[in-house]
Amino acid sequence: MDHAGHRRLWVEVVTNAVALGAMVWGLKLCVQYLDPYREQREQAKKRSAFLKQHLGRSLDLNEYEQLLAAQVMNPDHIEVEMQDVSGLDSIVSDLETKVLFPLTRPELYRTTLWKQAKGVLLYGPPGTGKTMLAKAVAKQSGCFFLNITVSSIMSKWLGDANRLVRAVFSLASKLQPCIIFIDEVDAMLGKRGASSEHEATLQVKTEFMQLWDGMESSRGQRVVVMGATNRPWMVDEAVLRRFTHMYEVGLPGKAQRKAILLGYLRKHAAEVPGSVAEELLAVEEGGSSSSSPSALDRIAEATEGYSGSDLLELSSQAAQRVLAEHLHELQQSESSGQPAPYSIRKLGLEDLEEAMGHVRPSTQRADDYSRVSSRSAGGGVGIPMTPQDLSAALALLMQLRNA
Ligand SMILES: Nc1ncnc2c1ncn2[C@@H]1O[C@H](COP(=O)(O)OP(=O)(O)OP(=O)(O)O)[C@@H](O)[C@H]1O
Repeated sequence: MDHAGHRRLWVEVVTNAVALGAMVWGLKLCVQYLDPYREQREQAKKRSAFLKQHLGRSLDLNEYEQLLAAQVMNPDHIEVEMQDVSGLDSIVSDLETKVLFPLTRPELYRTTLWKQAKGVLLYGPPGTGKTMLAKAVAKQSGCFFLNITVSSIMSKWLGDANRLVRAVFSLASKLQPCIIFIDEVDAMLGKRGASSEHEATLQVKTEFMQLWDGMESSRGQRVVVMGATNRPWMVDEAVLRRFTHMYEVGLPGKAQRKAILLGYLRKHAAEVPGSVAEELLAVEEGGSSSSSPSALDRIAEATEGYSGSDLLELSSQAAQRVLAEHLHELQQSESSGQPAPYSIRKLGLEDLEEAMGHVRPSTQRADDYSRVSSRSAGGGVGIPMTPQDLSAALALLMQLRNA
């Protein structure tokens, strides 16, 4: 072969190698692109390695269980405790006997009459502490917390939803003691028979109920299904029947609001000693009630309609106000060369009162929103809004908020 022939041969070899490399790389990209769960799978792998380490034994998880493992909370990592839940004492004590003790002392609950609750529904308006309560039960009983939402189950890939539902129960059984927590039960297990109901939704519901029944009939299973919803009337009747214990977690009354505020102020005072005025913390210690309302009574009285979540926001804004003032003073003293203020002032009644001007109850905000959106969208529920309608609605909403 002459010199030119050699060259041609080399060029051909190199070109083919490059083309082959590009093809392999392209194929790899395609495979990655076609796998809809790649990211979840990677996360789940890490989580299952963590679970293995935490439990001190190897958990043999199938691929669907691995996908769900990403939604499992280890009780050691749950930060909320039963004592953090304020103003819901009667529900807390009932949950202790019906759910918590059966999970921690299962040997006592294996008879016909002494049996554990297998289904608990918490229902009520948003932000009232339903999720918090379920997490606190998991924490206190040392249970894993498997958090299920409709989006984690309803896969767009046909057939996967049922496999994921089966994985919910098999994973919980492997992890037990375990709480299966379904957020927004109405979205996943809503009323049957609606004409818009998708076949897959119906199958998921049927499968879920069958597995739940199977779990109930096998004694000694330390698994409980807990659900939360803001729309209990939208939950399927057959599902509702399986929730043997239901608790309404409504908007807090005055005494509960006071307990929630006090809980957060005490927590802040414990985290930053001396940060809260005594008049806010010194309320009827030991149960003695004074004739005149305390400072906190006044705030509790004025916060009708506020949820626990709103009250947390109110306390937080009041505390931030003190911090912002302190930072401002520090900045000023730095620029003027004066010595910086030594201590931060205490959070007082006026901070809470001031914060009330900014934090309105979320129920009221929701009312404002529906009023505003119906005004700009022409009134009817379900009428699609244009981007112009939406920005007009938001402008109106801001006006109302600032009013
Ligand atoms: N009773 C309460 N005691 C103390 N904090 C509360 C209470 N209720 C609500 N909170 C605070 O509000 C936050 C939000 O509450 P949570 O998410 O539990 O409400 P939810 O009822 O599950 O709401 P949603 O229906 O919107 O999911 C909690 O993390 C907690 O900080």
